[in-house]
Amino acid sequence: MNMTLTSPQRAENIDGKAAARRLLAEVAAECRAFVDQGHHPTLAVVLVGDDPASQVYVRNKLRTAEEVGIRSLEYRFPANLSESELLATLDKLNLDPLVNGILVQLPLPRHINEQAILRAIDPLKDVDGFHPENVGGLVHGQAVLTPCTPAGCLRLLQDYCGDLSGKHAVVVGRSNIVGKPMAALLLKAHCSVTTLHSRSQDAAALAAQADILIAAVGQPEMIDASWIKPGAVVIDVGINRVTRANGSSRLVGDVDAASVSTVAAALTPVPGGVGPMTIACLMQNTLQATRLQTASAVLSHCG
Ligand SMILES: Nc1nc2c(c(=O)[nH]1)N[C@@H](CN(C=O)c1ccc(C(=O)N[C@@H](CCC(=O)O)C(=O)O)cc1)CN2
Repeated sequence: MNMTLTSPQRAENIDGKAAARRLLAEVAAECRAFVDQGHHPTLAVVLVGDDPASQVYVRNKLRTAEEVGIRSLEYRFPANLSESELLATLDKLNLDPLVNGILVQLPLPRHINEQAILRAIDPLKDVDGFHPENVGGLVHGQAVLTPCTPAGCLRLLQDYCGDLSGKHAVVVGRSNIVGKPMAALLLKAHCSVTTLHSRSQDAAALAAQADILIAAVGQPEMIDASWIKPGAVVIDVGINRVTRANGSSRLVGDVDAASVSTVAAALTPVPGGVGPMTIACLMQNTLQATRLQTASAVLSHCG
């Protein structure tokens, strides 16, 4: 019997780092134009507490802002900061005409009401797109500031697939910062969208009907080949730090990459996929906020 062993199909790697570099080059060029006109785009980053992962992400944001020419202001507070003190800081940043974008790194300490904080940021400076006004605008298909991770995922999909019209997309996960806005963005891109609760009984069977799968469930390596239609495109939003038997730790996504890459057409790596695009889209949002504010300043000056 002639057994020709062929290696299983390997999914193409969707390079988030390269895509982020392309977007950041566009942002840096537009930022230089703003500076030449006398407007230096400025991003205020607020970190409360000492969560190690949050410190990494804030460091990445500040470093990238400097790289593209965005001025960054860093506000670090101890974990015992009161909600009222944080609100007072946001009031000052909202009123500061030199500050174009404001973000509060999540999660916040448990004693602080996250929704109250997110609602306190001026929607025009809300570069995370988490304010209810921006969420509502997104659902209504308006051009508003959009959460960075879903925006980055959409850009990766459009780079790889082109027009998404008519594609069936499944989003596994329903968080306010990824799952829900991701579904809204895919609807706006004319996809048919199914949002799944990861623990529903038929989740894997439903997911395996999709052309596109977005894994944003927060469970390390949960999504395996049984969730994937052969030839589907998979975007792994997960960022989970797991510890090996020898005590060392590594980052994995929500997708079992070894399993899924034997059936998927393409897959984003973790790290090096969605994460860098999150940062790049934050920079793009900061320029969009600057654009909106300088335009409204000109209009109000003209009366
Ligand atoms: N205010 C916000 N808080 C949080 C957000 C957000 O969009 N706004 N999203 C996540 C964390 N996040 C951004 O803050 C984020 C996560 C991961 C990365 C990233 O660059 N990941 C790298 C690996 C980084 C590492 O070495 O750990 C990668 O995937 O290649 C950027 C931003 C929750 N909080």
